[in-house]
Amino acid sequence: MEKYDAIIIGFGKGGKTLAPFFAKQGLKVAMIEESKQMYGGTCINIGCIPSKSLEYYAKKSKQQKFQTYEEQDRFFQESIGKKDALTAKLRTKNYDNLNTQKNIKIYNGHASFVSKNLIEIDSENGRVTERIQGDKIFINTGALPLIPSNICGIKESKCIYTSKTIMELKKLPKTLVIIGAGYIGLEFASIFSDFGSKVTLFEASNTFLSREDEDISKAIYDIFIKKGINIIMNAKTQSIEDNRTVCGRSTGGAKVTYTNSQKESITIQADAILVAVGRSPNVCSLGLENAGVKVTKPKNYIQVNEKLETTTRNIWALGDVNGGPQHTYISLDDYRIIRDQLTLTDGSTAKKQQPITTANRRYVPYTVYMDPELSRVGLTEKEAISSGYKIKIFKKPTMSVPRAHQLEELDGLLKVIIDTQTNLILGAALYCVYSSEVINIIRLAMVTNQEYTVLRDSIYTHPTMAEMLNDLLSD
Ligand SMILES: Cc1cc2nc3c(=O)[nH]c(=O)nc-3n(C[C@H](O)[C@H](O)[C@H](O)COP(=O)(O)OP(=O)(O)OC[C@H]3O[C@@H](n4cnc5c(N)ncnc54)[C@H](O)[C@@H]3O)c2cc1C
Ligand SMILES: NC(=O)c1ccc[n+]([C@@H]2O[C@H](COP(=O)([O-])OP(=O)(O)OC[C@H]3O[C@@H](n4cnc5c(N)ncnc54)[C@H](O)[C@@H]3O)[C@@H](O)[C@H]2O)c1
Repeated sequence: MEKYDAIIIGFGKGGKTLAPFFAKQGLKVAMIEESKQMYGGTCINIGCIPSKSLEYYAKKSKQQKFQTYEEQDRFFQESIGKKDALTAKLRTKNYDNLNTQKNIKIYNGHASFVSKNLIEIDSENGRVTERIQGDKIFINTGALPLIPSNICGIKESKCIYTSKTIMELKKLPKTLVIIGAGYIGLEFASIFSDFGSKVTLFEASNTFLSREDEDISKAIYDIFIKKGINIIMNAKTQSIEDNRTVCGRSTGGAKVTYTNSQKESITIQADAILVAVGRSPNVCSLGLENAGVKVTKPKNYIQVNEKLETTTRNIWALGDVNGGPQHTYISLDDYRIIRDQLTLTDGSTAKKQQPITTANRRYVPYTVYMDPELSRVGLTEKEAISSGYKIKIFKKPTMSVPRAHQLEELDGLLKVIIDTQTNLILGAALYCVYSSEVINIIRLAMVTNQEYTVLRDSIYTHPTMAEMLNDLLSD
């Protein structure tokens, strides 16, 4: 039986970064990935990169102002093809990155624990099994889409899609219902609306984007309405029934029945239905109980401490599976947490800084990639007030920025919240083109405790969206 210093289960962002780090230290590493289509993990194959690629082409499609569905559909199909070419290229690159390193062996198969240091790998549908042993084991198995069990017909319907399968569509749906107005729901509503689908967005709660301030969520709501997206709040999906076959031919699509705020039961038609109600940890058939690795209840995330150690010594969990924020850059930061503690323990590198842990991780930013993008960091205005801060708000419309005029991207709202006692930035919400870039400048000022005046008085190249900080932060 092969023995390894480190076994990594799952080719996610954290794991694929950890593998070469160990290999460079001369350790023998096994990387186990169950799907050949997933080398590189969710982000590059079925998550961030393909969805952002489609967002890019959807925007181009909108700019083309196609007159017919046939033109829109042709452009959509070409976009899916280009997205597939991009993910294939990145998958190969990711595989080669690890496969070319002499200390790393990649196994293709489903991994499960036999005991705390023994892993079984099932490949070719369980026809071949192999066991390997590891001193240290890292679980990086990601998350899977949640499919609600309380919607009648959801399992049987052929019109149900997840974020993965909707990006494999061969035809642009004329009508699309999206269940869930979270990250995925909002991004895909924007994408498919820009490609030309008629989108209806169902949100079960009574507040649109409740984690944002009302002025920001209202600005987003208004722009979605302007795009022609139908938003139904308090929508409780009751049933999904595929349309019947007529004279031996399927009419396609399905009837979606939901209740609204007034408890009325309404039925609409949809060519496709995207379920986007969250993602749950992928602990399927991992045999965690054989290794004494505990999960949290009721959501089944792998239980970890601030160093990402599980309840079993020498087993760690990183990425979506451990219940932290579900972003690629958090999986990468999880890698840093493990790197820091194992570098320190092994004494191979002298470290001067305090090791990174989840306890000292601050100001996790995020971007929702719709058109325009919403990027956020730190506290909202309502959170700052309820935390007892005395605050000053700087707020301006996106159209106050010269670059926005040049780009013809005038929609949106910019907002920064300042602590008046310290002049430090408490938070920011940028709803504008390229906000995904500018938010990182604001975060850097926050983590390095810069007063907001540093950003206000900084020299920015022109014309850029970043130079908004000169004017936005001026009284
Ligand atoms: C549509 C969509 C868009 C997104 N957009 C963004 C975005 O713009 N920005 C952002 O930061 N985040 C985004 N995310 C979230 C981001 O993709 C995830 O947070 C991130 O990819 C999680 O990475 P991970 O390291 O946890 O593992 P993953 O990348 O999920 O990798 C886990 C791997 O483990 C494998 N695996 C699972 N079980 C086993 C087993 N038992 N044996 C062997 N292999 C196994 C899986 O096949 C998979 O390849 C998006 C997600 C989705 C779905
Ligand atoms: N840009 C990014 O960083 C990015 C993009 C996509 C996904 N992600 C990650 O993927 C994860 C999953 O995204 P998601 O959008 O699926 O989940 P989410 O948790 O962000 O949003 C789910 C939404 O669905 C609603 N909902 C739940 N049940 C419902 C029901 N039965 N009917 C109608 N609405 C219902 C919830 O109220 C919520 O608004 C996120 O946590 C995010 O971290 C990140």
